[in-house]
Amino acid sequence: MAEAVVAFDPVDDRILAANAAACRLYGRRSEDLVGARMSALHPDQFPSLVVFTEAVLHQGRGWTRALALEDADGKGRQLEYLASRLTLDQRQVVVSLVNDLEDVRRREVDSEADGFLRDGMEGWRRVEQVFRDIERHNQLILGAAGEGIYGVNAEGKATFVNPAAERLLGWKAADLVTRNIHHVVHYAHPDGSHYDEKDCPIYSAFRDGATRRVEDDVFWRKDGAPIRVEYTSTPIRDRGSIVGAVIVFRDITSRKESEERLRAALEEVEQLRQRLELENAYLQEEIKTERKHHEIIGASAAIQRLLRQIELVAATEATVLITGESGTGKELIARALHQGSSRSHRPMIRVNCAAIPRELFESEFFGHVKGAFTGAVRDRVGRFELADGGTLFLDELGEIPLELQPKLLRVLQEGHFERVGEDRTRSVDVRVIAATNRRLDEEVARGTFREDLFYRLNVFPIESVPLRQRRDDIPLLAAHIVKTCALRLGRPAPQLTRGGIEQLMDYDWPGNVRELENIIERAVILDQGGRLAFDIPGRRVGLPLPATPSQPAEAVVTETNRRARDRANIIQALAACGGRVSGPSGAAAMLGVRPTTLASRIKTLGIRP
Ligand SMILES: Nc1ncnc2c1ncn2[C@@H]1O[C@H](COP(=O)(O)OP(=O)(O)OP(=O)(O)O)[C@@H](O)[C@H]1O
Repeated sequence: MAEAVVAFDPVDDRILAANAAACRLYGRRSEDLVGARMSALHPDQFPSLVVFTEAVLHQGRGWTRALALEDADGKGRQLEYLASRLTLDQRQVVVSLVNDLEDVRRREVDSEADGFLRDGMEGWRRVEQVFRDIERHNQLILGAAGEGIYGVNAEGKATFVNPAAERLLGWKAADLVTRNIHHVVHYAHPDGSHYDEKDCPIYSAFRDGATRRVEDDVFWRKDGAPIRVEYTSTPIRDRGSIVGAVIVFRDITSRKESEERLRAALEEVEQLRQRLELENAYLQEEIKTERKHHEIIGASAAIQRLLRQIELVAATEATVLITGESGTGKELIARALHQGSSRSHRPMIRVNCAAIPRELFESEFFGHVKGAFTGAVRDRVGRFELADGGTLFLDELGEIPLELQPKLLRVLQEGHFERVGEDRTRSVDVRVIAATNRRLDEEVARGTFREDLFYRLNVFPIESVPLRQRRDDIPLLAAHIVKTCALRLGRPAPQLTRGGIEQLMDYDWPGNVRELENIIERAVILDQGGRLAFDIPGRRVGLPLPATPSQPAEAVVTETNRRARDRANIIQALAACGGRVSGPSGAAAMLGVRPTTLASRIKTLGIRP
């Protein structure tokens, strides 16, 4: 046995046997022990030995800690005896285990520590389980989060990547973890330029410990496609020092797209509002100028040719250049062209180039932005933009300054322009009709008008013939003017006499139809219910002329004159009868001829009833 065991005869007080461990414990050799007296081992403790021995003999077993050994250095060593009674050869023998109490106590301490350790391990295992549960729980939360989440350590290396981040970035977490994530997903700015790590707010977060929130940035997916993101980078602290950051990001591509669509829509609404405002102001202005009529009156060959030309070109997108003296009806032609085009549902915007101060031309044509020049207190839409989808009528085209002509040419050719003070190029869809009373071909030759612009505008030239070259239109025009003027004044239309008409036909009309209008209007206003009296320059007629052409100058009538008068007379009658030939209220009855006669004359003279 490893333990010390001793057997002794209690009656003889003799040691019968002692094992090696007992010899070591007592510090004696076996031959010195066996046969020696038991009490000699504990010389001063005989009573205790007797009490112990008696107890064992009596009860068959017993123990004591009352016995001690004297060491060589004089220190006592407490022993513990655990004994049983045996009967050998009809003798009673005590066999006892002998323990050094010091060893026993050491074992107890060890065993206690062992117990503590065992209990501690148990507790630790429980704590570990709790942590494992928390960790699992956190993983579930990270997994369930809709936002992309990843962590980086203080070196900028990814430590974890949640499934949403994997999905958004197209990378597997395993491919990202331990890599410098800036180099993988955040290496370039939205415009593709290099994004240096040292400028990255995510990395700044764990350098200075401040949380960073970025509302619009780009992360790059594994397939190279950008995703627009907003993100927050929050530093992670461990016992006071920053050990990394956690980044929570969200894909905002569709949100930004709808925001941009909304912004564009609002911008468009604002532009439309401005345009409507201007259009409204413009139309109000138009109403104020009391546009009297838009109908082209006349039956002369020149007017018929003009109407055919209008019919031919109106529906096309061709630029038209109308030339002719002032007051011949150039604007009227432009309106007829616009009305006959597919753009007639939009307004025709007129720009009178003669009325624009030189320095304001560009702004008038193309608009400006607030602050572009002194006095530009708000954004302004130019006439080109205002006419978008419609027609732009450039009246008095010859007045456009030479330096603006290239810009005008560009918008005519490409439909592009910029507002004054703005870089953004805008596009318009405008049909241009221009008018001038100047000889542009001569100006081109003189170098005061650009040749390229002239040819670009002169795609389809229309000439507005002066009134003096189509005198036979005068009766029709006069009748029309009298009627509309009286209507405007709220009076019955005064009578136009033959003499009055002849008087009008005799004059040269340098101011053309506008002058005719003015003279007739004045006459209508001054009319006292009698015959109209025209105040024609150079003739100064104060009184109505007799109804018959009896002036000496007109005693001789040439064939051409007669035909012209005939024609004018028929036209006047037709005008007065609303184009009706036969019937009691027809022109034939008025002229006192048979309808068939009138019809044939109309045909011969080429009149369109
Ligand atoms: N054939 C016509 N029929 C009816 N009215 C006409 C005709 N021609 C011209 N007018 C009228 O004469 C006036 C002057 O015409 P308009 O303003 O079109 O001339 P314009 O050639 O454009 O003149 P300017 O060169 O001075 O601008 C207008 O009131 C117009 O309605």
